[in-house]
Amino acid sequence: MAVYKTFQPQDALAYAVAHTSLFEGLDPATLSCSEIGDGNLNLVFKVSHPSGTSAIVKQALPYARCVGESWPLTLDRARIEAEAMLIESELCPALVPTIYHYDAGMAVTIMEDLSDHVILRQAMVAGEHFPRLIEDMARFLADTLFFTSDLYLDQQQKKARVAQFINPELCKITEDLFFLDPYCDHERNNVYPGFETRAAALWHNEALKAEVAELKFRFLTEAQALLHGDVHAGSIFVRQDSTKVIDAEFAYYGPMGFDIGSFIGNLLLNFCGQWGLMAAEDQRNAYRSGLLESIDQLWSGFAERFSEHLSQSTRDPSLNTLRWQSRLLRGIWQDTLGYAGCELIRRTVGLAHVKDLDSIADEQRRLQAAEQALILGEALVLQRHELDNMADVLAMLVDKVRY
Ligand SMILES: Nc1ncnc2c1ncn2[C@@H]1O[C@H](COP(=O)(O)OP(=O)(O)O)[C@@H](O)[C@H]1O
Ligand SMILES: CSC[C@H]1O[C@H](OP(=O)(O)O)[C@H](O)[C@@H]1O
Repeated sequence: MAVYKTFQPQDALAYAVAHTSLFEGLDPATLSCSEIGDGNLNLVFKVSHPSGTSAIVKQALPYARCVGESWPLTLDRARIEAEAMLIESELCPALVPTIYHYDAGMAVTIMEDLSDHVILRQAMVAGEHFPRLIEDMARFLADTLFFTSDLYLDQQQKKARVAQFINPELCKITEDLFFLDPYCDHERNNVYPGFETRAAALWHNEALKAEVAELKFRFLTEAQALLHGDVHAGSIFVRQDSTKVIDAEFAYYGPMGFDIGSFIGNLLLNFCGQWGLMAAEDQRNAYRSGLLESIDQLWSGFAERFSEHLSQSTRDPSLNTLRWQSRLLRGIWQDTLGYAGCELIRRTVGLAHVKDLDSIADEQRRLQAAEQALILGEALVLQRHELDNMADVLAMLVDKVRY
C-alpha cells in the first residue's frame, strides 16, 4: 500500500496517468489538472486533455477541508466511499460514476468525470427541472437499501458488510450535526443574525428533543441496510437524461429511512428557499407544486419498487411474511419523515447550511424561508407517527407554508 501524501495538482495528474489507461498515448505535457472541490471534506482534482478525455481524482485529507487541521478526520473515509460506490454501481450501474481505480493508502479514488452534468443543488436553486431525477432516485434508494439488507443478503455476508462499513468518525459527524447541535446552543451552529430567538426555541422544545432522541437512537442502532449516508442535493449530479449519485463517504449500516428522508429533506429545503429565490409568484407556485408532486412520486416509486423486491427477492423465509413486511414499510415511512425533518432543521441553524436558503439576497425573505424550513422540520419530526400517507404530509405542508 502506498504511503499517504496530500496531492498537489501535478501529483494528481501523475497519479491518474500512472493508475489508469485513460491517458495512454497522450503526451503528459498536454494534460492539465486543477482542484475543483467545493465540498466540506475532500480534495477533488480534474485531470483533462484538450481532446476531451478527463478523469476526477478525489483524495481525502487527514482533516475536514471546511474547518482545517483543527478537525482531524480519518483517511479511511476514502476506502469506505470507494467500496460503497462499487456496491452501489453493481446494483445501479447507470446511477453511479464509473470507478477506475482506488487506493486506500493514498486515500484516492479515480472516477468518471461528470462535468457534463450539474450538481442538483445548483440546478434546483436556479429552478430547473430534471425529468429523470425522481424515478432514478426512487430506484437508487429501493435497490441499494433492499439488496444490502438482511432481506436479501445471506446473514454471514450481511454481518461482514456491517463490519466492512464501520464508519465511526463520519457517523459521529452526523450524530452531532443532525441530532445534537441544532437542539442546544452549540458553538458549531450557524444562526442567521435576527434568527437567534427562533433557533433558541428549538433548545427548549422538550417534545421535539424527545423525538429527535428517538431518531438518533435509531441512527445509532438500526443496522438495516448499507446507507449512502449523505443523500443531499450536493451529492447528486443531474442531466436531462441522467442522474448520478456521488460522495458515499458517510456510508454505514443504518436505518433505511435516513437516506430517503435526507433526499426528501433537500427537496423541501428547496421548496422553502424558493420563497426568496424565485421572484415571479405564478412561476414560483408552479415550481413548488412540481416539487410536492416529486416528493409524492419519490415515495410512491420507492415503495412500489421496494415492495416488488420484498415479494420477489426476499430470501429468508422467516422474513417473507406480508404482515410483517407491511409493518417494515410503515417503519421506513415514519423514519423517512423524521429524518427529512432533521435535515430541514440542521441545514437551517446548524453548521452546514445550503445555498437554497443562504443565497436568498433579501434578508427578510431569507429569514421567512428559514422559518418555513423549521416549521416543516418540526412538524415532520413531531407528527411522523400520525401522518399516515403522502396526502396527509402534503396537506400539512400546504397548511403550514407561506405561499
Ligand atoms: N465525478 C465527478 N465529476 C465531476 N465533478 C465532480 C465529481 N465528483 C466531485 N466533483 C466536484 O467536486 C465537488 C465536491 O465533490 P464531493 O464528492 O461532494 O466532495 P466532498 O466529499 O468534499 O463533499 C462537487 O460538488 C463537484 O463540483
Ligand atoms: C463538516 S461536514 C458537514 C456536512 O458536510 C457533508 O457534506 P459534503 O461533504 O457532501 O458537503 C455532510 O453533509 C456533513 O454533515
